[in-house]
Amino acid sequence: MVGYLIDEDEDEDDNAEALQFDFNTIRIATDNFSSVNKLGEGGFGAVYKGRLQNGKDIAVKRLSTNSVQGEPQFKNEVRLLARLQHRNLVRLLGFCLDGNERLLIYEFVPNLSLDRFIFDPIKRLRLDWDTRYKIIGAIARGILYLHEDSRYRIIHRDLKTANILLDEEMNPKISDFGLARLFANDQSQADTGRVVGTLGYMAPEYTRRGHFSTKSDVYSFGVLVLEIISGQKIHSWIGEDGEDLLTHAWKHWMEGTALDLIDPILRDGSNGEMMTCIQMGLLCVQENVAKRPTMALIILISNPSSDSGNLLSTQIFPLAVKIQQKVPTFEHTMCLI
Ligand SMILES: Nc1ncnc2c1ncn2[C@@H]1O[C@H](COP(=O)(O)OP(=O)(O)OP(=O)(O)O)[C@@H](O)[C@H]1O
Repeated sequence: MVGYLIDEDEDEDDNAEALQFDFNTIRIATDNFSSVNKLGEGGFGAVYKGRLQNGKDIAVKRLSTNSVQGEPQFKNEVRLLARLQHRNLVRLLGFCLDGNERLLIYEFVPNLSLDRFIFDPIKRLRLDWDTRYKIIGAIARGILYLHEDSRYRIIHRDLKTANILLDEEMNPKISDFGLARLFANDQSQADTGRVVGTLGYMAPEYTRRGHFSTKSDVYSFGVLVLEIISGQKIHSWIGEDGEDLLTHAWKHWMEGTALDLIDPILRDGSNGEMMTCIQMGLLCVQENVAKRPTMALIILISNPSSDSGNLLSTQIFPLAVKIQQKVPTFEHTMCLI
């Protein structure tokens, strides 16, 4: 069973009313949801940039209303999500309910999403190895917080480079966490017929059977890591035989040429860190759910100052070789239920 645990001892400062924004305030802040302020549109609705009267920049997600939960549940969920605070999560500031309108108000994160950097021929140059390595560690910490360290257990279900926003200092912030729960059909259960996610990032057990868990987020994290270090999209067909990124990565690993996977512009980075990331990514995308590491283990592996990290990275090498499993390919993940 997956879900939030409501802490009965919460103080009342963060009650739903305190988080509620007036529709008119948001309308003015976004210049009546003008197309100039539109940042983009995702599966849950359009996102607008806005500025509050006190000068604070915000991002407003205007949810597609036909399937959003009723008012009490919606308020409850927003209240829970707003309590989640971590430097690697996009902060939810509040919400607005007005007739059919359901708006979510977030802190504005100025530097676009990670996909717009790593897959752009010019912008990718701003992300050297040290920056990418730090980004990977910070994303891992954000996910660990969602899975284990906050008061609620949250499974993101749609981790991907487009959902990682970057602040002025290129610190990553995970967006869209908990969103699936705001929609009426979601059952807060580990098995659901409604699959929310993005093909390529979703674990095989999720695409095939609708089964999600913290380990399905771990799978998506593994895909993210492999994309960040290779600069290749999960959907692209690469290598001599035109294989997908996961098959390509496994092939290089088995042939002992894992470092060839690394984006050529990153070659001056630390080989040790690169190997750690490759091993970590491959361990996460294993088809066998039980064999995937937890996010807590990932943090240990990726922490260069941790003795356990060094120990693990030496142990992980034979483990990953031993796996010798069938690599999940796109054909395996195409059967959406
Ligand atoms: N808090 C924010 N600050 C700045 N930009 C944001 C913020 N939230 C979203 N955006 C931008 O708005 C656009 C749309 O975001 P949204 O999360 O709705 O869509 P998506 O991630 O492309 O798709 P999906 O719904 O599948 O996750 C993205 O380009 C994103 O960069």
